[in-house]
Amino acid sequence: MIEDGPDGDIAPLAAKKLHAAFRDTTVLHDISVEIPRNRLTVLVGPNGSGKSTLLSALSRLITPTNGTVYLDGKNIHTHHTRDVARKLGILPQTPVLPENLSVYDLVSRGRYPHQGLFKQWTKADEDAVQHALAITNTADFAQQSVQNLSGGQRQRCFIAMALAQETDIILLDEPTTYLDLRYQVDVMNLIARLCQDHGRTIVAVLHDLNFALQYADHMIFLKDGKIYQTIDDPRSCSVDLISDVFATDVVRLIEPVSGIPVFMPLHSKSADVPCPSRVAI
Ligand SMILES: Nc1ncnc2c1ncn2[C@@H]1O[C@H](COP(=O)(O)OP(=O)(O)OP(=O)(O)O)[C@@H](O)[C@H]1O
Repeated sequence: MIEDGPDGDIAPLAAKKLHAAFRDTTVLHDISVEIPRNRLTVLVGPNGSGKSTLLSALSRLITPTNGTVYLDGKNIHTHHTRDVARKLGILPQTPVLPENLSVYDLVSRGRYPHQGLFKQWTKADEDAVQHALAITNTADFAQQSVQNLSGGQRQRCFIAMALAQETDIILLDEPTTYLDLRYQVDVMNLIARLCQDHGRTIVAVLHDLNFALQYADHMIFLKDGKIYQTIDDPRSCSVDLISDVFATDVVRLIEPVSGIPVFMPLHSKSADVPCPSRVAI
């Protein structure tokens, strides 16, 4: 059991001195994090830095070689499987999809952890599915096959399935990958609403740094399997932080409406023009 935080609240999900390995290779080193309740936490870092592995460890999909993950203050490996599934849902990077599955049937799968021995379908199950379809704006195509939908619509259906599970904590691995700008905004607005209006605690891996900065309440930067830095205010994100984490020279601009920084990679097309590094505007 971990101790209460300074305000008496235990983080719904936390890790202490976590190490994880695949065969003999350690890919997470000494990770300690506390995921804040009802907030969007975003994991950011270069390819191979350990973001998906950390998400898997936080959801008990993999067992750490050392250290502990705490769900509601208790070692996650001591919870019953059904108990974990009622508290925490995870949407992996590339969910496997059976052929000809309707949206309704996909979303209904979120109810598995709530069903009894004889898998009776209750009013609570139906209400949860209808609610999830409504929040994600997917009710109109509930009877269509998931395979026939656009990438953005499909992604919203997967989020609906995670919502139907009615867990307080939702872990999302790259929920906006393959989506065009409009669908990325759609999905990010939905995720933000789930935290702000529906009391969910969400941890998402995002590759788009600027989306992450615009939406995150809490950011964890990973590099080489270690936590490089965590920040609560995206405005504090500096050129040095981004340049160091991604090993790329960047320019920092300010988005005028939110005042949140936007980072662009710096490159020179001509070898004769020196490329200024680490520029903040
Ligand atoms: N199943 C696995 N077996 C062996 N090694 C793995 C496995 N999964 C991940 N790794 C290794 O662990 C390291 C971290 O991978 P991980 O997928 O967590 O990184 P990531 O930050 O999510 O990367 P990306 O941004 O490319 O998705 C990488 O070196 C990767 O090769």
